[in-house]
Amino acid sequence: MKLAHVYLEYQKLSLNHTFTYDCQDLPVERGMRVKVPFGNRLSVGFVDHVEEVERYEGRYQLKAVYEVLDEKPLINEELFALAKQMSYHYVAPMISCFQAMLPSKIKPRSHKDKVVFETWIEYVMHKRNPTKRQLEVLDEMKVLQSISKREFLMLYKSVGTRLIKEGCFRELLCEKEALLQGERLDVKKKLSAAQEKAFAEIKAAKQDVVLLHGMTGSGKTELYLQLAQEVVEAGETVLVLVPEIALTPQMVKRVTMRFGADVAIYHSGLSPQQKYEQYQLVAKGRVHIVVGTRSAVFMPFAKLGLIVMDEEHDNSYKQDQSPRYHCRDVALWRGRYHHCKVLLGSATPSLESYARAYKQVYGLVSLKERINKQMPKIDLVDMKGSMRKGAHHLIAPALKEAIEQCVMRKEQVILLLNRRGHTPILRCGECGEVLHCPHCDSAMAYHKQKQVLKCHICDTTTAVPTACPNCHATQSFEYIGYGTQRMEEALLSLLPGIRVLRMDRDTTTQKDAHERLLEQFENQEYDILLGTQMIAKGLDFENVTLVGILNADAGLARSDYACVEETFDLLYQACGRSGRGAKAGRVMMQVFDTEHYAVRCAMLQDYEQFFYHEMRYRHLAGYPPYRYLSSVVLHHAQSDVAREESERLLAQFQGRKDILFLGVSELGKRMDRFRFRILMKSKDQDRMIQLLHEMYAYHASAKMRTKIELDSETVGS
Ligand SMILES: Nc1ncnc2c1ncn2[C@@H]1O[C@H](COP(=O)(O)OP(=O)(O)OP(=O)(O)O)[C@@H](O)[C@H]1O
Ligand SMILES: [Zn+2]
Repeated sequence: MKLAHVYLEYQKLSLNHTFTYDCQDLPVERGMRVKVPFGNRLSVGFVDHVEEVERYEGRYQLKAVYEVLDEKPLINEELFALAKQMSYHYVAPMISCFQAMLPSKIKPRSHKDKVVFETWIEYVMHKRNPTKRQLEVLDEMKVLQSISKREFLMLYKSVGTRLIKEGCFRELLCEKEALLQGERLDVKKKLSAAQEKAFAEIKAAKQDVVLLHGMTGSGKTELYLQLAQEVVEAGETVLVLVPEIALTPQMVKRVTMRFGADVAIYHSGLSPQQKYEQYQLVAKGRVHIVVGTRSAVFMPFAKLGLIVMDEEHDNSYKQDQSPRYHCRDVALWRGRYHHCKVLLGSATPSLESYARAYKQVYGLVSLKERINKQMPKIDLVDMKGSMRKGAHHLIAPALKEAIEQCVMRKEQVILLLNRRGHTPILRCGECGEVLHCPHCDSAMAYHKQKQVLKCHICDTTTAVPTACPNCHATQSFEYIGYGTQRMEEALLSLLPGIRVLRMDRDTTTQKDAHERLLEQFENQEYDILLGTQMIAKGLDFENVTLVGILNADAGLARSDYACVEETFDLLYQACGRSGRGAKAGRVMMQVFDTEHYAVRCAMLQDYEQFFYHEMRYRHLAGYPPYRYLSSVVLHHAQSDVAREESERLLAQFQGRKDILFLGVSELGKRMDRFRFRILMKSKDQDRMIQLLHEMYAYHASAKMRTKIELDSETVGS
């Protein structure tokens, strides 16, 4: 008889094993989805393997597969092996790894999402006595054989309709496919001498992983494109990863201008159907280049010839739910599997990657100069001083004047304020009460346009109360701090007539919003682009000659170890947006702590100095990349339960050899759950991961009431 061993759709580590079903006479293969009875309902499962046996000898009564959902396997052997590795390394169930790999339409999970079908036209025969145009169409279709009706009618219009009527073509129902569009409008640029050298070094590097450490505006993207071209010409595929959706429009534009319709695009801004269609382009081998964000790293490539990871230092590459994978690690894994080069690019490499390059584990190639050979002039504006003098405490006079002059010259400004919303805090002037989210330990931010308070953790939205909930005073709220919305208002009143474009999570919720906004700015419909971190990196506008960074050192106030590196990266990258074209650029950073080394190194645009300084600190404090850091978070609706169980878990494992436990710390309430965390450090990653598996098993066997979240590579705490 034939048995299918199936992972079920539930994301629980305790169900991280296969269940066996009878699949006699069904066309089931490894890597397909099936519907199977489980308990008293039907669940979706993912077939791990199929086995022929004489008879079934399991403990339970054997049930039969109810339905096979796919005609072909969705996951190949490479991705199976990757899922297994991820499941172990990130302490996550296999099923959640498969789910992370597949677009939502075909995730092994019960949902109503259906793949959309569309009509296709297939060539049947020529007709007698065709007109000249009809003959052309028939000849073309005879070569092409089949094409979607949409595209067919777009190409052949009424002649096509007529020929369908006359029986020359037949209509069939097929899965809807993405139309491949895009003309090659751009040709290779002539590489500068520095780019030429870097190009040769990357190709000659003996290591398969190469870190391209290139100044902002040094022409890294042109190198990616030219390296990609060689790979594509050899018939292999290239994956280009970008950290976040705000950066995809520019990269997609540059790649499609060069490679035309040979490109698939994959990011979270696409609808599920579009994602599925782009995924199928890769699965069917119709394109040679994929540009995408984090999850594009799981595309079903037949033969990868190159992986490029742009802005490799960016935190958006880390997924913050189970499986908590880092896109870079998956990219490196896939690079090894395909024996292809992985090129990590950044102006501010992560300490971890730079340290590996330093030790020659990775190749290191540098581009030390901008293409336009000029750096912007960078100044610090000491806000302590300007506050004492009673100046406007949002925008220092020097920055205001620089903006005015820049706009007068018809040049453009980027202003970075890494905080969205209108006012971060509303506080009662009578009793000092701060308005908090009812579900989280976080202040509610005021969003003026919609006249609501919003929690930036759980997105809970409420009306602004008329009276203080604590002392019942009316009209007593003080608005404290500035978000991008309030800054926009302030700019408009401070600089009348100025055209401000705001870009943050609130203005980019609509589909294609990033693309539209960036295009408007590029067409110079606005003078100032004001936004959060999403505008600080990667963007290339040649008319921007002034960058202002407001509250530049705010990020340093966080308590976790990674905030210094993050702040340095943000400031350094933001400086890099100014003066990228022919005109000279300027940067003004408004800071309170002018002496902090993250601020100073960013001002001097000195990555190496920052690297040595920060690495010394990490070494002394025993943080990554010198030690691995893992965490276990337990949460429960009752604070006592979460605390007590965390302490119990800690007591059970504390004292393990080679592992340093940093105790239990309270993380506060999030979405009505009280969270407590155990942090652990070790030099030995295998031992640490083994321990996490044991902690998980103990949590389950001790029947703890809390939910458990494990992160084998914790960043930033
Ligand atoms: N060889 C070249 N000849 C002429 N112009 C070039 C060449 N290479 C790159 N450029 C131009 O120089 C500008 C900066 O290049 P690019 O955007 O690739 O820099 P980058 O290194 O990716 O910067 P960042 O790290 O800031 O994203 C772009 O406008 C690009 O078109
Ligand atoms: Zn909340």
